[in-house]
Amino acid sequence: MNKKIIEIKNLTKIFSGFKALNGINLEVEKGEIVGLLGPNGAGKTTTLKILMGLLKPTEGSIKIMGEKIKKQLPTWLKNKIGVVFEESNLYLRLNAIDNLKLFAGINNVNQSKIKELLAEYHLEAAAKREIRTFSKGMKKRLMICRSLIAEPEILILDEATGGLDPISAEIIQQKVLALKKQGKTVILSTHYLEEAAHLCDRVAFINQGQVIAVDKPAAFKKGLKAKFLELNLTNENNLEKIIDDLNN
Ligand SMILES: Nc1ncnc2c1ncn2[C@@H]1O[C@H](COP(=O)(O)OP(=O)(O)OP(=O)(O)O)[C@@H](O)[C@H]1O
Repeated sequence: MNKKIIEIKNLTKIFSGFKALNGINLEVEKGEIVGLLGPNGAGKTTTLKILMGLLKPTEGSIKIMGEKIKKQLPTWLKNKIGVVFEESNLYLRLNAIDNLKLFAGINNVNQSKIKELLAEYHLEAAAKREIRTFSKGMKKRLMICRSLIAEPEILILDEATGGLDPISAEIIQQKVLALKKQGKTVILSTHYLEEAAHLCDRVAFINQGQVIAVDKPAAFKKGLKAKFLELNLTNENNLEKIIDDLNN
């Protein structure tokens, strides 16, 4: 049986002449947590947006659960993928329950899980408060609730813990690990090697629109402790440029 749930081949994205992605290759297996790690502007969000069906690639191909994605995600696949964006796209004037109900309605999925999710994510007491009164951490937790309503197989988290205090970040990290235990596949982006090491089975190190190394996080951490980093490069053509970028 093919265990690959996401297959990204030679993904390229050009924005008005600027090559944001330059041939991303990555495979994710069912049940894995894979992290995209890299500096600002590396191409993490662009890659995830293409996976979410929000952006069309210039070149390359994506298969999710065996389905080749042509333009937008097909309807059957939409509910199999839960997404948490970098920015909040919640309705600030609505309360938490109404936000989740609205989302469930738009996506034609059952509302039965809403109460359970709010309790699980410690938002029960705030369920009837308008989102504009929520802290960043509460908004992120609600966004995760929203992404789980349809009981997706795959979670895409774009900087789920970005800008959060360590305790709020830890709550979300624990939830991500719990989702893995339920058999979900998670692909996430982060700036933090520590976070990637804590959560991920494998980390893809992205720089300037390319995956320059994919490995278990321990391999990256070991390299850092030893004051040198051993990278198994997926493409050696740009070796000098990669060394320059890392030096910078
Ligand atoms: N809509 C757009 N139009 C033009 N350029 C864009 C657009 N979206 C992204 N870019 C550019 O593509 C590059 C990759 O951006 P992307 O948001 O994917 O990076 P990132 O790795 O997620 O960065 P960060 O960690 O800061 O979120 C950046 O140089 C960015 O300015």
